[in-house]
Amino acid sequence: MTRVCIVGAGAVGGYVGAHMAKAGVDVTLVDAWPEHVEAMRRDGLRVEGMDGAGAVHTAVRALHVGELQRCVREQPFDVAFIAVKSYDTRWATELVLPYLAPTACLVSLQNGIHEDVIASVAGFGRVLGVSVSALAAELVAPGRIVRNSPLGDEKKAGMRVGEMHGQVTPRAQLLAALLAHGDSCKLTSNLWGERWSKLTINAMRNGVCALTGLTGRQRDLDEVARDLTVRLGSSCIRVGRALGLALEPVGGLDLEVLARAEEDRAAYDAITQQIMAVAYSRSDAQRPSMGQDIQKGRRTETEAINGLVARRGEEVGVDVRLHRRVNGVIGRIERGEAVPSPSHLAQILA
Ligand SMILES: NC(=O)C1=CN([C@@H]2O[C@H](COP(=O)(O)OP(=O)(O)OC[C@H]3O[C@@H](n4cnc5c(N)ncnc54)[C@H](OP(=O)(O)O)[C@@H]3O)[C@@H](O)[C@H]2O)C=CC1
Ligand SMILES: CC(C)(CO)C(=O)C(=O)O
Repeated sequence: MTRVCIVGAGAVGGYVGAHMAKAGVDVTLVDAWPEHVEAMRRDGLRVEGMDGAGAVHTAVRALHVGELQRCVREQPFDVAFIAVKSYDTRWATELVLPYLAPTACLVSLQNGIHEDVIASVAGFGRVLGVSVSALAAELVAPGRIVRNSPLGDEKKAGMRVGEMHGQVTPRAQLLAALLAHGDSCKLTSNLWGERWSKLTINAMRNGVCALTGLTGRQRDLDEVARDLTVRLGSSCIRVGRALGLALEPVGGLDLEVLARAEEDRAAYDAITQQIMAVAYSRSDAQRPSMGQDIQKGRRTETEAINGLVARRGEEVGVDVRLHRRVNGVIGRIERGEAVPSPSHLAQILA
């Protein structure tokens, strides 16, 4: 049987791991938060779903990061999913590497783009990536995850897994089958297009909620916050295209229209309508992961999201000043020099 290790049992790693465990997969969850590990061992891992979607409560095997060394006495893992925050990618990869079989692969379930870091530690040939496209979740308490988004479906796959070289391989098919225990999962031959499309969604939404303190629903219903999301999304797509990427449909938005929205009033109105069409059906409990981080006083992934778009945009000559400003304000909030507030919006948009 395939042995799976998930490093990072937060909202995403825990969600995927709970569904695999429930389905009988041999999965080990590794996390750094002691109370969470204790709760998972004692009470199992509970996922509550939006209208029941994706709910599960199951016993899981949970190890603290300091306990992974025990696995030296076991069969090595065949698959390691990396589901820690962006800034923890390198050490998480180094942590799990000694416990992997020679043929094992490593798979990022993260936002941003981290395959290069994982490959620099583990080797290019071992790395695949997953765009977690339809899951919005939060680790609300030790051992308890809430899913705040509907499941994906055949048309809008909840997860998209692919090789870095784009070919369809047996191991990519195996990963798709494992992930399908938690949500619909498709195999993609365009991992980099998927990655940039998901980055667009995150670059539009995560930073705006983090710096304003708004939930996802409040952000979309607020005219100024929504205006900033549209402008961030539009420039992010232009960067992706300038990098030569073919973007994939994600987040229920027409990316063609979004790309034109900063310069074309009709496109701006059309994308606003698309955002508003789903705004009222959003759970008001949903905050993008960076909004959750700010609420919890934790570090955000801003450098891996708006920071990444700004760095790549500067290389290809696209105007990314809004991404730079969002990244700058979040940096000030993280350092305690500012507090989250919608009042930052006017200064960013000026
Ligand atoms: N949440 C979502 O809806 C989605 C997230 N992603 C991406 O998945 C990756 C993992 O993020 P995500 O699963 O959201 O991360 P979480 O914040 O849920 O968990 C990450 C880690 O943070 C620590 N942690 C979280 N909450 C607390 C707390 N209250 N007290 C102490 N420690 C805590 C834990 O370990 P530690 O102490 O080691 O940090 C945990 O393993 C990121 O790249 C993210 O962008 C992708 C799609 C959707
Ligand atoms: C749910 C979603 C898409 C919100 O932007 C996300 O990826 C996150 O919270 O990090």
